[in-house]
Amino acid sequence: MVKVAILGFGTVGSGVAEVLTKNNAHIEEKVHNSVQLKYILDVRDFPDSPFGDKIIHDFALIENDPEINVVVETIGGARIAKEFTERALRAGKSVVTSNKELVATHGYDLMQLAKEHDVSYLFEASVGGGIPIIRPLSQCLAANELTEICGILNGTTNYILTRMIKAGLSFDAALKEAQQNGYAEQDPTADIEGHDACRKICILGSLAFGRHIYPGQVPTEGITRVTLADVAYADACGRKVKLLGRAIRREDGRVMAYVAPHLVDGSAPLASVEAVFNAITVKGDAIGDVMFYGPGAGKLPTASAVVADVMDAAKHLKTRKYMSWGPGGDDVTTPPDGLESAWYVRAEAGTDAVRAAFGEVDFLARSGAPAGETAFLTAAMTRPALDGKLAGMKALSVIRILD
Ligand SMILES: NC(=O)C1=CN([C@@H]2O[C@H](COP(=O)(O)OP(=O)(O)OC[C@H]3O[C@@H](n4cnc5c(N)ncnc54)[C@H](OP(=O)(O)O)[C@@H]3O)[C@@H](O)[C@H]2O)C=CC1
Ligand SMILES: N[C@@H](CC=O)C(=O)O
Repeated sequence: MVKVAILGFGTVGSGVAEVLTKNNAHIEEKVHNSVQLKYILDVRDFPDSPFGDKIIHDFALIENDPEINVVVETIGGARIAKEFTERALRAGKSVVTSNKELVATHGYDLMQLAKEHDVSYLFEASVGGGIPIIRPLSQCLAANELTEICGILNGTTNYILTRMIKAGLSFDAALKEAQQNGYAEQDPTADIEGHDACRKICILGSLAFGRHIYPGQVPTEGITRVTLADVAYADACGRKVKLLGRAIRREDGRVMAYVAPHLVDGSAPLASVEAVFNAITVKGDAIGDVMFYGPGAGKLPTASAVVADVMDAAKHLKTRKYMSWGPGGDDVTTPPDGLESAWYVRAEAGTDAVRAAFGEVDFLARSGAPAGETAFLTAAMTRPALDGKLAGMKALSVIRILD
């Protein structure tokens, strides 16, 4: 018999309780064991919930209960969630989480702790919501030398951009919808400023390239500066604005990882990824390009990935199932300054000034553009070279074009 405790009965935690219960017969058949939800830890009571009788408020009950084999951490953040995760692992319980902040900031240490205590620390739901990506990267693609990961990693921002593009909604109205749907983080700044995508590319890059990449090593820009004007200019040149996380392994072994909005060609697969969906492309020397696609946030899609980890942990109670990568360090990453690409620029400048700085460029047009606004696409160059040419011009938007 496998007994499970959930920490945090919010969007994801309540989805986990629902899937574990609704699909219990099927889950037990696959695990070849009985899998039962025993406790749910939360700060509040939920008297109207069908799981109300399982709610407890004292983590020590879980920690000291020898019947509990698997703890699901869906509280979020890197404070109390870290403490509870460490205590659960030290108490010999496997831990399953959807908490990318915790994995991205302390994943290496927590995996080491799990190893010391011969238990599993699993986090399939920490990237891409319901999309299988952690296991494919660590197992199915393990034979490859991986060179690049690039993807739409945040459901909230992709939802916002889609609603701005397709329905002409304002940024704030689109964000409100995403929050109502349960996609956004408790503090949605993490979504819209790119920190959530940053945490996810850290996890993917660490798995793919073998050393811990910390969020502080990844230059990150969100979508708060993307305007409807940019969306219209992107449309005028057959492109879509997408927030991408990228991690590229250079020949010297260093990883160039960053998060930023990009203009993506309308015919590219990433351009058609809409609403809360995420997509992640991985380049390997044997497989070439492979893409993973699916719902990137939300109660049940995320619970699907969490419960699959619970089942995996339940099947490996005696033969620890572990994920691993090596320690981080200053030698792991390098800034993306050397990465050349074409750029989209919107500036308060005349076309003559633009030509003088850049030579021939592709100028773009949109209806309702104010006098003095010029938008154009440059030739391929690095960001420092671009900044040099933009000196003396008032740039309103600068967005990298994905080649
Ligand atoms: N929502 C999504 O689509 C996805 C979320 N995630 C990740 O999953 C995790 C959970 O997210 P989500 O479910 O959306 O978050 P929620 O805020 O909906 O749920 C968190 C729950 O934990 C409770 N909680 C807070 N502090 C404590 C505590 N000290 N002890 C016990 N319970 C506590 C909260 O209570 P209260 O509300 O009273 O604060 C809340 O019920 C996060 O790490 C998030 O990044 C991952 C993939 C998708
Ligand atoms: N806030 C996140 C939730 C899933 O990871 C997102 O919008 O992608």
